[in-house]
Amino acid sequence: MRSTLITDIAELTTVDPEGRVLQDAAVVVEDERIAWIGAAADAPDADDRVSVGGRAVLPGWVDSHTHLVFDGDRSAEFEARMAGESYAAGGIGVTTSATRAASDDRLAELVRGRVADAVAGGTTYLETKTGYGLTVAEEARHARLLAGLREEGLVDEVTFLGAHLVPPGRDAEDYLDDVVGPMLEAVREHASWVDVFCDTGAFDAEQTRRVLAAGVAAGLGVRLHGNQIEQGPGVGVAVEFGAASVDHVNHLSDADVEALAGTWTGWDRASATGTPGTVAGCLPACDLSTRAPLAPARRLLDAGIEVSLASNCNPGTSYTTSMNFNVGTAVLQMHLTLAEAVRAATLGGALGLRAQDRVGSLEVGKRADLHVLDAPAAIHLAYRPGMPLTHAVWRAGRRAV
Ligand SMILES: N=CN[C@@H](CCC(=O)O)C(=O)O
Ligand SMILES: [Zn+2]
Repeated sequence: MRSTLITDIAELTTVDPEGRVLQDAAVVVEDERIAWIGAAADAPDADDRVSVGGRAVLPGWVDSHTHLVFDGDRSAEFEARMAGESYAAGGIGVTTSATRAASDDRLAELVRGRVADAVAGGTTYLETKTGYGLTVAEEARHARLLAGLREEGLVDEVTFLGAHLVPPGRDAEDYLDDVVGPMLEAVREHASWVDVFCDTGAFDAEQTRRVLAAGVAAGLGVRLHGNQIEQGPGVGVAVEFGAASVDHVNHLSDADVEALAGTWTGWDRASATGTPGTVAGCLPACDLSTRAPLAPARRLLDAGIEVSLASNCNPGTSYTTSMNFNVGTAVLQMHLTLAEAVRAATLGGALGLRAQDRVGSLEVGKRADLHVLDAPAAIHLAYRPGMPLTHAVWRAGRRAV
């Protein structure tokens, strides 16, 4: 077992149950895990020693919502939106055509490039989805590709989103017969989550229930896209199914907030122990890119709901993997404190992926996923928005940046 002492940390944000932020700290990494955390002056000996030169260190970002398997360009759609058009689910069909036409090698290269960008920005644990294939053969091809990248340790969690859109020209019920039948059968060995875009222009509550029930029967965990375009049934169905996460949550009724809060009654937020409920996944870059009202992250936290921040990288509504941007925006525009935003982008995402025992905070025994900022304090993420603040990254104990 080889150990590395990472020292000269000016500020160490642990996101541990006490929310400790240590000054003049050090961390010892042994193989892929954290073996020790404390004051630099008390640090034990280790095989190797790395000084981060008085910089701030955080847990690596947990990006719990991305769509990285895509080809094609939708910048004209974005430009039209900036000129006043509204976002509509139908744009997914444009990406689907381009993605179907891409070879396996090209798609793999595109996803690898996007993952590399994410890691270069401090992301160390990443979920990504199918959903731009929308035929049995294509969804299976995308799920296989992602499972291969997961084997290589490039992505961490794979989600099946066959119910992203009814492909143009197909009848909805007929398409869903495919989704819950041969498509699910083809992807289930590659994915660990089932997801549905439950919203205006995509799938309604009954259709969503049908897909989720089939996914659960196939052994998959539940997550959902909901309440992005309008108030609707997404959050209610997510709660009904005990979803790990419902993402977007821009348009919420009081009953939606109450229902989400009701899922967290068995959870002790202060000690981060108990039975987690349904995380409210907030996607600030997506909200800005669609000119949607920002998800009410402040209100959700105040109601006792665990919130995540994720990039939602996709070509339609959020073409960025920058978690630094999302965290800065959450502080600047969603009125989260720095500590709340960092927790949402680390432990919040981990809870939304039910990976909180392994990642999402810097604690002894957890995966050694560390993000070193080129700054003495983490508040620089909001104080210097848009600046290249990621200095170094360790992913599972290995230097990645
Ligand atoms: N909302 C549904 N799916 C994606 C966008 C898909 C697209 O427009 O290509 C999202 O999370 O925003
Ligand atoms: Zn999405």
